[in-house]
Amino acid sequence: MILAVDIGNTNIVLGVYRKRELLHHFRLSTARQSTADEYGVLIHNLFHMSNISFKDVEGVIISSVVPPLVQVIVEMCVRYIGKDPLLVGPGIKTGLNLRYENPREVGADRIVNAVAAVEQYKCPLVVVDFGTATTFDCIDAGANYLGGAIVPGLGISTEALYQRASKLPRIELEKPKKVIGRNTVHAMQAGIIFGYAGQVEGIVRRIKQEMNAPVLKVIATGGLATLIAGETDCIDEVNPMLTLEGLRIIYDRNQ
Ligand SMILES: Nc1ncnc2c1ncn2[C@@H]1O[C@H](COP(=O)(O)OP(=O)(O)O)[C@@H](O)[C@H]1O
Ligand SMILES: CC(C)(COP(=O)(O)O)[C@@H](O)C(=O)NCCC(=O)O
Ligand SMILES: [K+]
Repeated sequence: MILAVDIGNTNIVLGVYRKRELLHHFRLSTARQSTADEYGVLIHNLFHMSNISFKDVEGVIISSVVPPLVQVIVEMCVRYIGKDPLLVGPGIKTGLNLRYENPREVGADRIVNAVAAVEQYKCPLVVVDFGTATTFDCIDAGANYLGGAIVPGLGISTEALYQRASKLPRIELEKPKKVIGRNTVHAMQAGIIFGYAGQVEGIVRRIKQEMNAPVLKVIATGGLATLIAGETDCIDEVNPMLTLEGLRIIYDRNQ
């Protein structure tokens, strides 16, 4: 078995693979003050509840966009699983040609998503990851990673209204029935959800123009992908496991 770990700004997602098959996946909060021992206990318990054991883990691969947690998770792997993990970063074979000005600057999760998308779908394509931030990653017909766009995530946008406007409450990210809200909560939900769908459409339209690719497959992933995909025609498919798949593929490429 191999263990794939994606450290995002909100969640750490773990996937346990046997060959190409995802056997189990778990989602933990990203707690920047947690220790290797604390994550060790949590992950050990999750394994135990799923009737799997650290002894069966042949290798671990990690992608992270939260630098302070990398060492913590690496330490957890070495101490409890007894494996030195592979880190997605410089020196790792991804099979992607990165056209970013400075390839070291691209978030590891974005690279991993692109690797999985190129493997599973036909290029050219765009991956939209609705995480803490929402990222757009563009891959051309020759499978080159071109870059993309980064916008505030749905959670961040919602939180900003609550934090900065005294009379606006914290709301649930739920789709309201109508765009014309007749109370504060519905008005906020309408603005956030329908506005976000419009934003995604606008960015995808511009990407198509700039890439000169009228036919472009758009794949969505991340915690909030389903919510927005339901409100726009510009997303062709939601693939919640895209990042874990990418990690599994990169692990195999580096054996
Ligand atoms: N399965 C899910 N269903 C609904 N919301 C989710 C789910 N998974 C994550 N979320 C929410 O989506 C947001 C982004 O999470 P995630 O995609 O894990 O972000 P990141 O990769 O930045 O850690 C968070 O607010 C999280 O609580
Ligand atoms: C854009 C991100 C914050 C998204 O992270 P996430 O929402 O998945 O936690 C992350 O990919 C990142 O820190 N990227 C580095 C900057 C870049 O990709 O150009
Ligand atoms: K992510």
